[in-house]
Amino acid sequence: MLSENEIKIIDFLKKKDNKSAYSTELSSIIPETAVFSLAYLLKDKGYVNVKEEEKEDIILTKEGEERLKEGLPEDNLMNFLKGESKKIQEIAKSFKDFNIALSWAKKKGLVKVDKGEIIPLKSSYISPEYIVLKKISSSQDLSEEDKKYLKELENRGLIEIKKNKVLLLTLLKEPEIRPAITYLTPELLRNKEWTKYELKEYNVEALPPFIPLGKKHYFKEFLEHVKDVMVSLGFKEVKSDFVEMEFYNFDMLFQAQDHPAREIHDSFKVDGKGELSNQSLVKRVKEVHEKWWKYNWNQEVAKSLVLRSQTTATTARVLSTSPNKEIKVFTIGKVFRPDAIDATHLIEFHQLDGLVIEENFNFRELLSTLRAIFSGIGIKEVKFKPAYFPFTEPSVEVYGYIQGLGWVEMAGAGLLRPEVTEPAGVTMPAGAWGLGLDRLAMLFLGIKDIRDLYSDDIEYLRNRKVEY
Ligand SMILES: N[C@@H](Cc1ccccc1)C(=O)O
Repeated sequence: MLSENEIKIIDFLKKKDNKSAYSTELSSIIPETAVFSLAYLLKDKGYVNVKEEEKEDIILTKEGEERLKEGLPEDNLMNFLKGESKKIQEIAKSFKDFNIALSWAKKKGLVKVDKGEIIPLKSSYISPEYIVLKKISSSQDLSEEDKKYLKELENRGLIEIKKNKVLLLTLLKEPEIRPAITYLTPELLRNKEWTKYELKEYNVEALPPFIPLGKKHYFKEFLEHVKDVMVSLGFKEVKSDFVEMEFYNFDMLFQAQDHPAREIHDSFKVDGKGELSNQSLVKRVKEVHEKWWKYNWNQEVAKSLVLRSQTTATTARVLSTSPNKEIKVFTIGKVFRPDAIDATHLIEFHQLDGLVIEENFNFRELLSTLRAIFSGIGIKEVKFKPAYFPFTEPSVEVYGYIQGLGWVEMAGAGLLRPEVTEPAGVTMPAGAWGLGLDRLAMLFLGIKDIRDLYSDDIEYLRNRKVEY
């Protein structure tokens, strides 16, 4: 395996014409202090050849810089004389570095001194040393001729020559590019194929992609939870349709056709008529209505269709089959009532209706059954208040205690009146109840607006926790 810096070096060498570079060049791509050790590492791994070389580094001293700017003293002297002889006394004082200039000029044979006079042997002059100095300062290559002057420039204190060890790296081979994999399989290990791959590191901090999983609507989840409670208490689920004949929604439940009792809640009318096939049942219902409510019962009204306003209609459907045996049934479903829609009212909502027909069933047992149901749903404290429903006697309203809210009305219940059971041919005592589920769900799930229970906002539903 090659480190990131090793790969950088190889890539650098790859781009070079002769596939080689000096260690000094590498300090632009990797830390200077690491260059040597990395070069030898790559050598050991067989990727590069390393040749040690001595490299001279020439730099101008401070004096060298000054002379470069001002010119060498002997050159300046020659330019000053411009080929004409001058008395030493005349210029000794005013000419800068006169002694140095004169001694170099003499040494180089540029002037002669005779009787206190300097006689120039050339009319103008630029030292080759000066040219070399200039080349060094602009890092131009020096010719062999130029190099002859280096010793002298060094002695004159104009340059410094440093000897450095440098490495010449030459690429010998390129690392093979292995395909990368992120996980090992038993097969790769067994047949040693894994050596052919580069194992990629895991980024354990990377977030996984968001994959929205399908899930049930949380209200549906709640309804199924309630259903589970009922089943666990030994109840069988029954169902009937949303479009119902008034006969089952009202008449069988002893709600008179011309009586305000019929309108304990409004209902949505549906066009058309249903069929009443069990005429003996119809006859007995008619009799009981006419006997006690004292009016002419009309079969046509009973055949009218409505969207069921209560799931007690399903209970009526069960009763209509004359189940003269012990049964425990329940239904959970939608009911419909005209209303002004707001945060706490909808025109469709859910009810749970239950029916128990049992030898020796009584009011006390009804209450304990209700306690068991509420307890199963999660409401441990319940209390009962006397109430009125056209189809039960005695009747109660059930209140449940919710932390932070207090007592909340949740259900209606009672023992079915003989006016309901007898026409159906049921002789055993029967208990029934109806429970609103929307409000309960709101309380449990902390929902302020009933409309949220029916939300189809994907974002909202995705983020909603479902506790059931
Ligand atoms: N159906 C009644 C509730 C109820 C059902 C069964 C018995 C008694 C009451 C309602 O909707 O309010």
